[in-house]
Amino acid sequence: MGGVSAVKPLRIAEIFGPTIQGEGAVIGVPTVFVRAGGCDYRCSWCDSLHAVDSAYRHDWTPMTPEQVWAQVETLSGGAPLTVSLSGGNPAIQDFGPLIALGRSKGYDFVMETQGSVAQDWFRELSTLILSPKPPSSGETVDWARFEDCVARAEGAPTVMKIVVFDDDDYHWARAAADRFPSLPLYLQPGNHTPPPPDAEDAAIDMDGIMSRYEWLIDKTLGDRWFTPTILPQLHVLIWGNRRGV
Ligand SMILES: C[S@@+](CC[C@H](N)C(=O)[O-])C[C@H]1O[C@@H](n2cnc3c(N)ncnc32)[C@H](O)[C@@H]1O
Ligand SMILES: Nc1nc2[nH]cc(C(=O)O)c2c(=O)[nH]1
Ligand code: SF4
Ligand SMILES: [Mg+2]
Repeated sequence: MGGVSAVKPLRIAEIFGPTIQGEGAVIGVPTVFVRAGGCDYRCSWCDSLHAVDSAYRHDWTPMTPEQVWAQVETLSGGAPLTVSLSGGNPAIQDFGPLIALGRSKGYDFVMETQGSVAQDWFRELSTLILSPKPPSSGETVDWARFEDCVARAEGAPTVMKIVVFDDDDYHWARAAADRFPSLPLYLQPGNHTPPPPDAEDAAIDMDGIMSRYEWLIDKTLGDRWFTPTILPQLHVLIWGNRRGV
């Protein structure tokens, strides 16, 4: 056969926006989301199972970086902004070419990943958001791999965002913070999402989210732990569990 082998396409669950970043270090920032399909984890409370569970893989579109880029440019009207890569775990695919394409047009990129797979292109991000998973997720963090992610980001600003559902998660977050004192830390109260296909239309448990947020604030401040920034998922407060916002 011979010839030039085709670049493996990206598996994309959805591209949407512009919206605002609803979480963590870049909260409130206008952004377009590119959500990758596929994940090496399966957190018990994942709010994006449509991009994780292989039952949904038929809804994931194989796209070249150029095709993804064309949609981002259309959605943003060609005005440079921050592109948010999420998933699933975007780090199990090669987003390097897409990032290079976007950066050449003046856009910048942040990425959400759990820190289980490291890539050289992390250093091209304007912020790398690492979200190691606490006990309530049912997953176990491989800290050597996580450290590799931090190392591969090189000069790129890197932060840690930990979802907290309960006391166990809170104590786990404190230990994680002690391991990585130089990473700015964001604590995010967990949101109990029903699994798809109900996830979208289900009314959110606003009282539950708010009381967990208040509990997390009280607990953190009560311990005189003043280094984390404590934020809810702003997009959930505005739009509930709707997809594409
Ligand atoms: C859906 S994940 C995708 C990116 C990557 N797999 C990760 O977990 O970081 C995006 C962010 O949502 C957070 N998240 C997922 N489910 C959540 C839930 N039920 N409540 C609060 N945050 C959640 C994750 O911890 C992560 O920070
Ligand atoms: N507006 C908005 N902000 C977000 N921040 C992280 C999200 C994610 O699912 O990764 C997300 C999302 O889905 N929507
Ligand atoms: S790592 Fe992220 S996308 Fe994967 S299952 Fe957990 S929360 Fe969902
Ligand atoms: Mg989300």
